[in-house]
Amino acid sequence: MEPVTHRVNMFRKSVNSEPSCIMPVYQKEAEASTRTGRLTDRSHRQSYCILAPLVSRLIRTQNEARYWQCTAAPQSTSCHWQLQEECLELSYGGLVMHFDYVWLRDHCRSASCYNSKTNQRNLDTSHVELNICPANTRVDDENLFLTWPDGHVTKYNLSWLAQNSYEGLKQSAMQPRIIWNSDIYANAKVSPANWDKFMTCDDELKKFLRNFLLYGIAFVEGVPPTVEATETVTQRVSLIRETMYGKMWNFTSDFSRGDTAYTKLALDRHTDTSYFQEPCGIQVFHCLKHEGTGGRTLLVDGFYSADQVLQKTPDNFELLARVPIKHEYIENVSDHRNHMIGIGPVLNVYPWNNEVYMIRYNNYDRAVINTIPHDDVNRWYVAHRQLTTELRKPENELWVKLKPGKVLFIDNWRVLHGRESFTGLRQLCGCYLTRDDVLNTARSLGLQA
Ligand SMILES: C[N+](C)(C)CCCC[C@H](N)C(=O)O
Ligand SMILES: O=C(O)CCC(=O)C(=O)O
Ligand SMILES: [Fe+2]
Repeated sequence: MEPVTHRVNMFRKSVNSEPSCIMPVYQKEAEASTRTGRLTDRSHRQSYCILAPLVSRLIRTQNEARYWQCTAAPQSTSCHWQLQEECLELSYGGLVMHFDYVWLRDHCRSASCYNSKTNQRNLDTSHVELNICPANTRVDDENLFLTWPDGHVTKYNLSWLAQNSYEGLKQSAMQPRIIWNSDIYANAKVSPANWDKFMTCDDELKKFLRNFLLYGIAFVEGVPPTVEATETVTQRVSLIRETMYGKMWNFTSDFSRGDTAYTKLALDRHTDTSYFQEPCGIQVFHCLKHEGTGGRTLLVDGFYSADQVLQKTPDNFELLARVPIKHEYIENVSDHRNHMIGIGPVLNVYPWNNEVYMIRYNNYDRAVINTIPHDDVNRWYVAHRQLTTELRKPENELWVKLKPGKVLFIDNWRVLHGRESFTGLRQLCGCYLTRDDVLNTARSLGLQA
């Protein structure tokens, strides 16, 4: 039960710790074993119930998102904890979790440490002794009680601890998702939301957002083909993110702006506003008119391709996730003078589980590379080439023809878009949305986002 690394770590803190924390290892081990808690048969069952939310979350995550195949099913239903020199160790369902004592003191939810009306911390963390150890511990069926050296008592619900552990987070997805190629998306037969229902019924909005979160794209159909109705439909979801392109935009191939988007040329797959420090979270497209040929929209799940790179060549994935590059937008036409620079890696990942949360991919807007030391440059191009190869595989492409009435929401941190060249008059309107507010709406409807 006691991992060797922890025995080793026991000495680390001793250097600066208070006398009460320093003890020879034999005494330590004796102490540790007396402080080990095991639930009785009766409470075994209870602890399973207490901790059930964590377990079901892990299982659901595993079933819902192909990305998280590695999630382990719980092997045991017993709950077991141990107070070690450095931390509290809690085992449950095959998961061993560790809670540092400073962390435990910092996360005290007593009335004096935490304002549960505002969900804000009252405790001034800078006053917590960094070598703090509990002076006393007690456990009942559901809770752990720690008494700190100054006499303050903290009560932790064991299930709360289990749900807030690093190890639990590491095993679950921050954002459960289904990564797709064109077959997977087609077979999922995701139905579009309908304008009337979408505007009035929260369940319809929730269904729409669930699909959007899972696939990174979602459609609303039956929307009146006007800029105003497009604005109305987006405001049902979130706030609009105003940029130098305006709030709502409605553009044709008139080259009114210094960018290829304002031509009839084909555009290869890309994410927009890669040249912002925070690229726009969501892009909305509504084609109000097209009298001509071509002009289909291309959609590619960037997370699927990134996952292919991770599976096939982890070193390439690591380079794309670690090395920052620049994107730049320099516009110099009549009234429009803009210079934007965004710096960041192609793949933005959470370091604890390598989950990709944002892809920045725009070969048109990629700036001069001077952020990579010369001996990494070639390897970076190799990695970038592999990602490009994955993104360009025909089986990963979803082609749709946007028509008046059909509004497309694209997760611009995940799904790349492009377009076929076209002829004739084509009018596309839309906007960007602030990501935080989209996720806020989703959470307010009970979705994990
Ligand atoms: C959507 N709207 C036409 C307003 C802007 C287009 C921006 C195009 C730019 N190259 C980018 O990829 O960010
Ligand atoms: O014209 C289109 O379909 C999309 C152009 C584009 O990439 C954009 O506006 O961001
Ligand atoms: Fe674009």
